[in-house]
This record gives sequence, C-alpha cells and structure tokens, in this order.
Amino acid sequence: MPKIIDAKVIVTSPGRNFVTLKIETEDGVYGLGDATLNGRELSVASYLTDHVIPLLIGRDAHRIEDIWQYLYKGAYWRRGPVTMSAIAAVDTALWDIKGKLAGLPLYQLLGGASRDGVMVYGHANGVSIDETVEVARDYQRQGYKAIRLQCGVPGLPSTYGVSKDKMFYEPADADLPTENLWSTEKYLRVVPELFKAAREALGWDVHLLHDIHHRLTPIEAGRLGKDLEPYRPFWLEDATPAENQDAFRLIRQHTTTPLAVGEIFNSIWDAKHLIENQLIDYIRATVVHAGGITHLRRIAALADLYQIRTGCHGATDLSPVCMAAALHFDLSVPNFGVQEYMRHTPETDAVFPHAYSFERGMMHPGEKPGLGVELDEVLAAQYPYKRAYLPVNRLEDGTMYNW
Ligand SMILES: O=C(O)[C@@H](O)[C@@H](O)[C@H](O)[C@H](O)CO
Ligand SMILES: [Mg+2]
Repeated sequence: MPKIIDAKVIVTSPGRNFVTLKIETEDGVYGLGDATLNGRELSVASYLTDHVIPLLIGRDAHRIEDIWQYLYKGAYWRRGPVTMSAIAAVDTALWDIKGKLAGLPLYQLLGGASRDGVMVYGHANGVSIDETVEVARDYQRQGYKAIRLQCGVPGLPSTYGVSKDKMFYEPADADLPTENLWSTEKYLRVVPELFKAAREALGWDVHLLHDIHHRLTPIEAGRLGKDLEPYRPFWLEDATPAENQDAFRLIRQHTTTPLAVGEIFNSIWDAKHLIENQLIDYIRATVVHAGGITHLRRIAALADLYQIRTGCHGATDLSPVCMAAALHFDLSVPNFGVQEYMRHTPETDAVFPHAYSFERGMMHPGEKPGLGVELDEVLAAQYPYKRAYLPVNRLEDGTMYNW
C-alpha cells in the first residue's frame, strides 16, 4: 500500500493568500490539495496541521473514501467551511496521488471524459454599462462562449464585482475589511439596462450571466429575474442568502430566469432541499469548500436526478490546485453546466505551474497523471502570508448588510 509518511501545509501569498496541503507517501509520490478559505485562511491551516495531519500518518493513501468518512464522522463536529475545506484538501491530495500511481490524469479515474472540453465563463466588469460591454466584447473576441456581466451602480461609490484591473478581480483587498455601500433600488435600475445594452452589442450567440452576490430579498430577486427575461440570461447567481433554502421557491414563482447558487455551500445538506424541490438550475458548490472531489461527486449525482447542472465556483481565491481538480471533475461529470474561470495573476501561475489550458472559451485539465499541478516551494517561500479581508457592506443609512 502507498503509506502516508508525511504531510504539511504550505501558506503562500503570490498576490493573494493560498493554503495548500501536500501529502507524501512512502514511495516518494506526493499529492496536493487546496485548502484556501478567503479571509479566514489560517483557521484551515491550523485545523489541518494541529488536528488532521496527525491522523493521516501511516494510513493507506489509496483508501480515499474511508479517510473521508474517518475525518467527517470521526470529528464528531460535522460540516462547516473550516472542517470541509480541510477534508477537501486531504481528499484532493489523495486523488492526485491515486492518479499519479495509476499513471492517469484524474478525469480518467472519474469515469473518463464526458465531453471534449469545459465551457468557462469570464467575469466582464466596468464602472459603467459602456465600459462593461466593452470588456465583454473583448472576452467575446477571445472566444468566450459565456460571460458574466457586472457593472458599477450609479450613485454608489463601489460594488461587488467591479475592479480597477480589468483582467484580474480580487475582492480581498485590505488588511481590515473595506466598507462598501448598498442600495437595492439603485441596483435594480441598472442591471436590466446593462443586459439590454449587452444583447444589442454582443448579439444572442453568447451566454450572459450575472452575480447578485446574496443582496436581494426573494421577491426583489423575482422582479429582477422577470425584468431580465427578455435578454435570456444563462443564470442569476446567489440571488438571495440561501440559509433558508425555501426562499428560492418564492423567486421561482415569479420568473423563468435560471437560478444558480452554492459557492459558499460546504455540504450536500446545504443543497438537498433546493435540489429535491427543483428550486435551482445550477449548483455552484466547488471542490475546496464542499469536501473535495468525493463529496462534490455526491452532490452532482443528487442534482443529476433533477436535471440540475453543475457550475463550479472558480474565483481567484480558489487556487490553481482547486482549478485543476474542478476541470477534471467538469470534464467527467455527466450533468456539467459551466465552469467559472477568473484568471490568476502571473505570480500565482508561476508558484503553481499547471497542465490545464484555455482555448477559445474552453478549458481542458491536460493529460499529466493526477491533477497536473505542481507547487514551487522555493518560489512560494518568497511570498509570506499577508492578512487580507473580504469587504463588508452597509445600507446607505449605516445598517450592516450582506456583501
Ligand atoms: O462568483 C464569484 O466569483 C464570487 O462570488 C467570488 O468573487 C466571491 O466573492 C469570492 O470568491 C469570495 O471569496
Ligand atoms: Mg459568485
């Protein structure tokens, strides 16, 4: 058996923080797993170093399911983003090891390719409608088949999704949380105008998406969904906070615009009611925050029974290790929908050399055994951890709100 003899956590910040688990086996094969939890990174690093790594030493790296169950059931305290990101990192690293030992890219172990490539969506943003549409046009020229549109809201100094750098979006931008202002009324006026302008400029042969980022009540989301129907959006993302899964029923009663949710979900229990009641169309749970490849496959299998497709989260805080894992999953899973792709900076890509590639709107995980991602530890050591928080949001009267 490939016995686990060592494991360690590597924290590096090549432009942003990443937490990576590296597991080594007796025969010199190692695997990597992403454990990055944006703005709360060191809690997962500690969970792994102090509480998980001692449990791994001496185990058979091939027993992925058993180790998953051991860490999930054995903790007694189930679920939660810290626990599930830590379990995800172990799970991903073990799949990487299994692929390397088999001499096969991971997607082959997951049943082989179900498609030729993975459709991804890019994040087009600008302070104004015109600027956003111009950036979207640029994505279209690069061959993107799906584009998410986010623009500034007139009257608000800043909002989710709009960045100074048009190529790289990074919300965790400060040593203490940046405070943003929010007005639902102002926002609801601008988004239909944005979609109208985008359809006029880009035509109908491109999928257009939008992220509400948890900011509307169900009835407000129903109204936005209805207002956008003439422009046929591919999806509306995170329309309302999903702690109350039944909130999505109210949105559904008012619009046929497809709904996507789940980037902050950490287990199948967060999605069970949404899926079984067909309250959503796309499930956005991803490898690192939802218990790894093993658990994500379980979520996708449940979703498939209800014709719900996958749309994995893929922002910059999901490391190239997670991106690679997601692409192997996407290529193999029967009910794939789309994959988010926010480019990493060249500094990040240099620390994590990888086999996955992008061409004309489609991505492929590559043919290297395992995940096909490396971690240059010498380079990583040059970028020490730097505290960085996600922003917070307040209404114009100062009330704390959802970011
Ligand atoms: O869909 C997305 O990409 C977002 O909602 C993210 O930018 C999200 O804000 C970050 O990943 C938070 O860490
Ligand atoms: Mg989102």
